[in-house]
Amino acid sequence: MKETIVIKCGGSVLSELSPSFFESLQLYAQKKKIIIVHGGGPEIGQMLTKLCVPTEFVDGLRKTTKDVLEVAEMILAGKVNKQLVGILQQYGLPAVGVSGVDAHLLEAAAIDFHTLGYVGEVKNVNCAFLEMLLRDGYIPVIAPLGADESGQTYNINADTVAGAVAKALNAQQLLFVTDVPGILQDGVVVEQTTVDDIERMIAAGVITGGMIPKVKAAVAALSEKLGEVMIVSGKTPFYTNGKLYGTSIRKEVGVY
Ligand SMILES: Nc1ncnc2c1ncn2[C@@H]1O[C@H](COP(=O)(O)OP(=O)(O)O)[C@@H](O)[C@H]1O
Ligand SMILES: CC(=O)N[C@@H](CCC(=O)OP(=O)(O)O)C(=O)O
Repeated sequence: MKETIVIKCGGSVLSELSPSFFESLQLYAQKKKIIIVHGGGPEIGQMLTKLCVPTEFVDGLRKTTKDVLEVAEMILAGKVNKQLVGILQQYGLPAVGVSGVDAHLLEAAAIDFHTLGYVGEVKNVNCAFLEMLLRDGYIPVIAPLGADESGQTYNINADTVAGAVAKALNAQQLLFVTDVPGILQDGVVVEQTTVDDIERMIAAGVITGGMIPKVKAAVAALSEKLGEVMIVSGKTPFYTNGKLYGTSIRKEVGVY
């Protein structure tokens, strides 16, 4: 049976994804069931600036007012999702774009309405819907939005969504594709790290901003089935000769 891999494409790198990235995906698609979760933070930011809507981040999460939520929905589900599906199709990859609101894919609730507004956390993933698409040979491409029982929608960090989907589906692999070649310390890629190291790097200010939700999502997704999460660059080939290049995150050193 084909293994399942969840790949999160960061907004930081979406417009710069190299042909080698899509070629890596083509190779993966022959051997694995692929689910893509995309971000779009920089594009949301640009549109908010154009519309003069103020925006601010708390530990890498965008504080989301009603106005910000409207723009996030427009950019994530309307623009970025459809553009990415279009490119994947050009490479012959059978992509289907959905947001977490479709088919109750991501049931969400506010993390802390007072501090973050309409920023959601994932309460449930509609695995049956994703499995149906995968069974029919499609690559689901998910925009990071969700809704609660009342139909209220939420802006969810895309790293959080990728981690939650990987966990819910019992995926064998989780990849964060971003604009840096992994976690950097003093300008050098940390090739292997652990949950404890990550906590130390956050406390020491080595890991900041958008890297915080990424490593937190990675740590939360680690399980018996998912022993390793990778952070890789979308600007360079990250998969050659069967090997992934970037930062490998495990629970403990040597634990598989
Ligand atoms: N220790 C670190 N190593 C690498 N990147 C880091 C680190 N700490 C903070 N960052 C920042 O995290 C960014 C990646 O997160 P983000 O901008 O949210 O990307 P994405 O859109 O791919 O999720 C990097 O471009 C970098 O500016
Ligand atoms: C709550 C929250 O922060 N939502 C993110 C959703 C997009 C995202 O996560 O995009 P990246 O992967 O490019 O960072 C935002 O509004 O920017």
